[in-house]
Amino acid sequence: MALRFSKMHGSGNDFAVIDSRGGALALSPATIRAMADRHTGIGFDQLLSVEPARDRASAFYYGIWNADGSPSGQCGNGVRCVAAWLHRAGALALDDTVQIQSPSGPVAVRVIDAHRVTVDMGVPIFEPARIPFEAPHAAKHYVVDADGQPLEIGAVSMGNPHAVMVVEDLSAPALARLGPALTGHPRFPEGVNTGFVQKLSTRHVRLRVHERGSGWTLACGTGACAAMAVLRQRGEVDASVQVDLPGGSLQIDWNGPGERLWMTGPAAFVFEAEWLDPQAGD
Ligand SMILES: N[C@@H](CCC[C@H](N)C(=O)O)C(=O)O
Repeated sequence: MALRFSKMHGSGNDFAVIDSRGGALALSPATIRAMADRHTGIGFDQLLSVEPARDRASAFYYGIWNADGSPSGQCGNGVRCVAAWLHRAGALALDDTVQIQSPSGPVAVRVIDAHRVTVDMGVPIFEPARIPFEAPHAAKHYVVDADGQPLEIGAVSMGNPHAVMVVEDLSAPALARLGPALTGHPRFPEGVNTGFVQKLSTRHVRLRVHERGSGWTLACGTGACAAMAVLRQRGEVDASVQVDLPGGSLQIDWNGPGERLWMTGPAAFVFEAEWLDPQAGD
């Protein structure tokens, strides 16, 4: 049996999107790892499925798996690609706002044009237990020991866990070690996506993300939202911020704690093909 997929990306964060509107997608972690391999497979940061809605308020459900086969609750660049995919499939009209459901809950998407999507990403969650992050109470700054030194981070969930660290220089060689060290830090019992953010002004930041389950990526949508949430909660940025990632830029809008956060950015099709070995890795 062959498995048809669309190869897509959002600012260089790349995906295989599978039409599972007939029923839930069930692939083993070993198969997903085989598909994600950049030499012998399709190559992607995440696998996304488009499935029937699981609640009455949503039009569709989407599943998310990292390149190592682990599931995730949310994917910001991925949800823009899912919306663009639905538009190309004729299931979502331009400018319509539609609720679709992720594993961590609903988001609302609006396809602005064939290449650009706005998403209501919901309310950022700072309570440590809900991230999950081991800390006695919510704070704007936490100190964690990693790579043999105390590091100051912010922590937030955008439907998936994020640690955000402000740095002076995004090209500092130490970040190559700090990314993996924080992503696997024991105070994040489910692992964490780690963002390093450099402030250029109160409306413009640069970001690199080491993703849980996928490693360094060219962009991370929820990472950009998390960087905004942490910096704005501290009063360090305005309500509208441009986030530059290695693969492109995202626009993030957020008024502050308790409010919903909006992300706008690109979604691109690359090609469509068939995965010919659905049992690979089993
Ligand atoms: N690329 C994503 C995030 C994907 C999931 C993440 N690696 C996790 O395990 O939570 C994005 O654009 O948000």
